[in-house]
Amino acid sequence: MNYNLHDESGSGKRESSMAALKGIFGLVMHERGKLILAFLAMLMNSFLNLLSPFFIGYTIDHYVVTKQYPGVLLFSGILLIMYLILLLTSYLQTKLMGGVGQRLLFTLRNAVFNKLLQLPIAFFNQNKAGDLISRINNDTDKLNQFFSQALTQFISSMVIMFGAGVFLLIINIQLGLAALAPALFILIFTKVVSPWVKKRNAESLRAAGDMSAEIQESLGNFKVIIAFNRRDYYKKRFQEVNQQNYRTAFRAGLANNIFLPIYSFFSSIAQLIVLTYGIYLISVNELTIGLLVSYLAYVVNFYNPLRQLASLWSSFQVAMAGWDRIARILSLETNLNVIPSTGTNSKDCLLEFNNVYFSYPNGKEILHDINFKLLRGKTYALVGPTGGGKTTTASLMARLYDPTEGHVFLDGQDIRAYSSSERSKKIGFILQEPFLFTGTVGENILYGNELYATYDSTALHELIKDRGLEDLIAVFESGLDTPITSQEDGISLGQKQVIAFIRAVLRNPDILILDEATANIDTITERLLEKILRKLPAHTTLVIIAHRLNTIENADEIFFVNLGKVTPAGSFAEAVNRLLNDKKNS
Ligand SMILES: Nc1ncnc2c1ncn2[C@@H]1O[C@H](COP(=O)(O)OP(=O)(O)OP(=O)(O)O)[C@@H](O)[C@H]1O
Repeated sequence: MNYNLHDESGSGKRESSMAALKGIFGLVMHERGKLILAFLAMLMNSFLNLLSPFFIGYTIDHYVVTKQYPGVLLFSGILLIMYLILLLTSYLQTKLMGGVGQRLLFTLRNAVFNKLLQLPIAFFNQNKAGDLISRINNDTDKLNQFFSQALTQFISSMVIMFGAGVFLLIINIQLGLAALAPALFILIFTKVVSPWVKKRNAESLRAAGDMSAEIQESLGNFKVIIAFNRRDYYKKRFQEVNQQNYRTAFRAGLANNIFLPIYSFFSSIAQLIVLTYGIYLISVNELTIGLLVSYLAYVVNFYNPLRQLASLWSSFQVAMAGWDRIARILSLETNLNVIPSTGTNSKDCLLEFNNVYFSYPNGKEILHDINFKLLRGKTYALVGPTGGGKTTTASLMARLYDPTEGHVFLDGQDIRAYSSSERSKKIGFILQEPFLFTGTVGENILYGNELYATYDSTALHELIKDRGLEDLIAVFESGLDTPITSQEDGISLGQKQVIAFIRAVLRNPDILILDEATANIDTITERLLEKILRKLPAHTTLVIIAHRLNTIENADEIFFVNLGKVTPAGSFAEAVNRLLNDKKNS
C-alpha cells in the first residue's frame, strides 16, 4: 500500500471544498449548542448593522430636513442602544467561536496523533517525522485560526452583504442593479483565481513541512554532523529548504493579497456609480437625500464585507489547504487489519512460514516462496550477508509487515488473526539500538508489560530478585530508580540493552527475536545479556540475527538468508563455511 503523503496518486484522497467543510463540521458537531448561539449572536449583529443605515436615512428625511430635533435625539438614542448591542453580540460570538476553535484544534491533534499510532511501519518508512510534526502542529492551527477568527466574520459578512443587496434593490431597483453590477466582476474574478490561491497555499504548507523535516533530521543527527564536520553540508541543505519555504510563503502571501485591491477598486466604482446616478435621481425627484445617504451606507455595507471576504477567503483557502494535508492522514487505513480467526493450523510448531513471498512497496522481491517451522523452546539463528533479508524475515515473524503472498502462522493460527495486544504479548523484539523513554530504569523495564503494570519500584525489585536478575540492576547508579533523561546522555548502549533484555524477559514471550542486539556490545556486557536470556521461560523460542558468529554457537538450527531464500545452513561449522564462501564470492 502506498502511504506516501506527498504522492498525489497515493491512497489519501483530495477533497472538494464542500466535502472538506463537511468533514470539518463533522468534528465540531458535538458543539452545535455553542455554534447555534454564536450563529444567533452573529445574525443579531448583522441585522442591527443592516438596520442602522435605514434609521439614519429615515432620521434625515423625517427629522433633520424638517428640523424636528427631539426626533433626532430619540433616533440618536436608539442608534446608541443598537451600537451597544452590537458590541455585546460581537464579544459573544468571538468568545464562543474562540473556544470552539481551540477545542477543534485539540480534537484534531488527538485524531491525527491517534491515527498515526494505528498506522503500520510502512507509513513511517515512507514519510518524514518532521513533516508529520508540521501537520500536527501547524496545519491544525490553520483550521483553528479559521474557526476562531474567520468563520463567524465570514458568515456575518455574507448575511450583511445579502441584506444590504436586498435593501439596495428594494429602495430603487435601477440604482440597486447599477450598484451591484461591479460585484459580478468580483464574483467571476474570485471563482477563476481561487484554485490558484489554494494551490499556492498548499505549496507553502508543504514547504513548511519539508523544512520541519529537515530540522528534525539535523537535530536528530547532530552528533554525527559534528563528528564528521558536516556542518556546511547541513547548513546548505537547511538554507535550501528555508529558501524554498520563503519563496512559497511569499508567493502564497502575494496570492492571498490579490483579492483586496481588486475588491476595493470595484467597491469604489460602485460608490461612484451610486453617487452620480443618485444625484441625477434626486434632481428628477425620484430619490430623497436621506435615501441617498442610506443608499451609500448600504453600498458600503455591501462592498465592505465583500472586501473583508477577500481576506477571509484567503484564510479559508489556507485552512482548506491545511485540512487537505490533515485529511490525507485521517483517510489512511492500516493494511495490517485483524482478520477473523481461520481456525487452527497444525500446532506442532510455534511459528511457521508457509509459501511466503515479500517485497517492499515499489521494491524488488526480498523473500521468495519461503517455508520453515520454528519449534517451541528452541534457539534459531538467521545468518547471511548484509542486505540478504534477515531483518525482513524477522519483521514478518512479528507482523511488522504482512507477506505479499503466503501465510505466517503463530501458535497454529494465521498471525493476522491476533489483535496487536495479543501479538505483542507473544512476541518480543529487541533491536540493535533499543528505544528508551524519559523516566526511570524501572519504568522502562515495565514499559508495555500488562502483567506487572501496577508494580512500583519495590515490587519490581522483588520480582527481579525472584527471577535471579538482581545483580544486573547494579550496573545502574541508583538501581531501578536511576533517571533516564534523554536518549543521548547518561546511559551507555550496554546499559540500554540490559534494560531492553530484562524488559523482554519479564514479558515471558513465546518468541523473542534479537536483531543484531549484541552487535555493538562489549564481551562483558554480552555475558550479562546472555545471563538474562538464560532466565527466559523454557517454552520461549529464541531467534537470533547476528553477524558475530560466536553469538549463535549454541543455536539449535541455523538458517541462511540470501537472494530471496531462507535455507537450513546445517551445523554451526557448515554455516560458518557457507558464510565465508559467500564473502569470498561477493
Ligand atoms: N523499509 C524498506 N523499504 C524498502 N526496502 C527495504 C526496506 N528495508 C529493507 N529493505 C531492503 O530489503 C533488503 C533486505 O534488507 P534487510 O534489512 O532485511 O537485510 P539484512 O539481511 O537484515 O541486512 P543487514 O545484515 O545489513 O541488517 C535490502 O535490499 C534492503 O535494501
